[in-house]
Amino acid sequence: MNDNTILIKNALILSPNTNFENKQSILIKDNLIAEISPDIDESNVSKIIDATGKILLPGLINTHTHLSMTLFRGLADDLSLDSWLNDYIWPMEANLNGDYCYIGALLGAVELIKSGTTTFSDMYFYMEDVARAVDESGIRAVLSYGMIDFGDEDKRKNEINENLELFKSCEGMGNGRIKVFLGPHSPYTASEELLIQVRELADEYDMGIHIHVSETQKEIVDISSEKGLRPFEYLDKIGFLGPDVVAAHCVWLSDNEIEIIKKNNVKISHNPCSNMKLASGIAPVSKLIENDICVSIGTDGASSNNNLDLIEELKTASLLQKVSTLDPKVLTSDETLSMGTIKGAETLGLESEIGSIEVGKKADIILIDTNSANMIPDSSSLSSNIIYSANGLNVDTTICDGKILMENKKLTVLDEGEIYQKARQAIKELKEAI
Ligand SMILES: CSC[C@H]1O[C@@H](n2cnc3c(O)ncnc32)[C@H](O)[C@@H]1O
Ligand SMILES: [Zn+2]
Repeated sequence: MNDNTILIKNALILSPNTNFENKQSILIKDNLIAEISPDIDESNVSKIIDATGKILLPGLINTHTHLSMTLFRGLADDLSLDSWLNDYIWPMEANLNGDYCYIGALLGAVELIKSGTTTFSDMYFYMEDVARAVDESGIRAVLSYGMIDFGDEDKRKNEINENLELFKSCEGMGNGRIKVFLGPHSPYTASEELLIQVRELADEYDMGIHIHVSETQKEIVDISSEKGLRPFEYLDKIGFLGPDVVAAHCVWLSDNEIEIIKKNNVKISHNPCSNMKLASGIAPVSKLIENDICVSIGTDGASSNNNLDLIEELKTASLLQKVSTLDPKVLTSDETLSMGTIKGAETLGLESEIGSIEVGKKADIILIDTNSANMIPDSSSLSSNIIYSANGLNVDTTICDGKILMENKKLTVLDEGEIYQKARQAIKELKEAI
């Protein structure tokens, strides 16, 4: 008997760029996919999962969120980004502490695991506490401390220091499941000096950069009047852009900015539900993809979405492009699936490790149950079934880094009852503090 081996048998595999014929077995050894074949000897494995009636996919990848914001779900709805942030969210965030962010992150981790996301990229405060929640939950994460200086030099030093401390204490934690990026919040909250320093640090420490860019028309007007340039023109001029930059939102882009994004190989995290809910606009995703730009998917935080269901987000992305271009052929189910898997991995610089079902890749795997009314009849296209018919509630099993985090819809590592109770208490206290 081999310890730490899992055999998943009778699986219909849906993975970007590979067509698997018929049912396959997958052997997981420790944290890696060791073998994929129609028939694998099951006599020496420590655990067998029969995936009959289930679709097997790579774990989904959410490239832009603020996990602890689950605590603010439903507390500030039906607002523009400007009012949402200035009048509600930032005043509430002033009362946060590490314990609140930890429990908010655990609540978010429960939601991610239950809906099939195994990797997320986060930008927030008290990130050591978020890292603790990630470590305990078994999920994979790219964490960045959200830096805002509004031009204040002392604040800038403090923010940079916080992000570097996070890097030193958390990079590689949890058997390498945690990576740390730099997180300047946006071109309208981070000064030019901060952005230039971030670029220097990214080069020095080989760290990625996570930033919000071109989310609203107000941002375009404000940056244009302050800098005389549109956001991506300004970021290009100061030398900030590069293939290690993940820009969330990117709703309002001129043709010249699309050229700049392409030239610098910037990665885009598209957040359709948040953009629709805050009435920010519709990102030109199909045009970006036509230009061979890497576009992945993010939910943004649970306060502007209001959930973290990536399958729902992918469907929304596809339908929104169809209706905005009046072309039903854009963002097919296959293309959309790749945004939630291999493009997500590419966005985070993890494409050699995750994002597809391949021997040698990390065993980040989910199973979706087809024995559910919304999944019948079995479609001839598995990607159609997943993108257009399924939702997070159809996820049956979630494995990350070779460890089972949910099986038969039951969490195996986290205690969801305890987390719900602690999260409700934290929300009560935060509401009382307003
Ligand atoms: C400095 S930590 C991150 C910071 O970002 C805020 N935030 C959440 N969603 C958005 C969004 O869509 N655009 C801009 N800022 C956002 C979050 O509340 C934190 O303050
Ligand atoms: Zn955001």
